[in-house]
Amino acid sequence: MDIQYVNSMNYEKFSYVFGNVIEKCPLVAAAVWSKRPFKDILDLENNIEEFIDSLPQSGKEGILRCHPDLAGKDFLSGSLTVESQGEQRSAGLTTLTPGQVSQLQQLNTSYRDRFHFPFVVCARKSDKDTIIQQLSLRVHNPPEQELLIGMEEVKKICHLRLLDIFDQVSRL
Ligand SMILES: NC(=O)NC1=NC(=O)NC1=O
Repeated sequence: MDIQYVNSMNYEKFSYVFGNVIEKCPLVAAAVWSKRPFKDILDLENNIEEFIDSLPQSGKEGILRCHPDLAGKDFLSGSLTVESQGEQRSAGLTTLTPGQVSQLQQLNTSYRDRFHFPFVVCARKSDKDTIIQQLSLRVHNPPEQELLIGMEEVKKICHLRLLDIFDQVSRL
């Protein structure tokens, strides 16, 4: 996909294509459409990051709250978005032992009870053992640190989802 094609999209098409680069937060793409024309994919990504960085704390917490737990209820019920499903599978979460599933669920519950938003990590850059280890460590961090780390992980997820979109369409 060339960036001229992106810049030619009306906001419905733009939202359709980019609406889930931030999990279940189509507002981000709908808002960033106003910033066109984009010089290139990096410029588009930078505008997305600037938008989410400009949000107040409650907005950032809201973005984290839109993320499904790793191996959580959406994962178990098969109701994850296509992107999340692929990401969680790539981290090996489909091959967790029953003990690991309950360990992850307990840790996710402790994390959520402490921070009032879910543990977020870029699953594609991780694996099930590292995720469990990271969650065990990060659950003890100060809230403000976890908000920062969570938002950085959201940006990593967004980066990979953008690459997928540009790669897919370039093969059309
Ligand atoms: N809580 C999460 O970190 N969720 C996720 N991370 C990903 O990379 N995909 C998800 O669904």
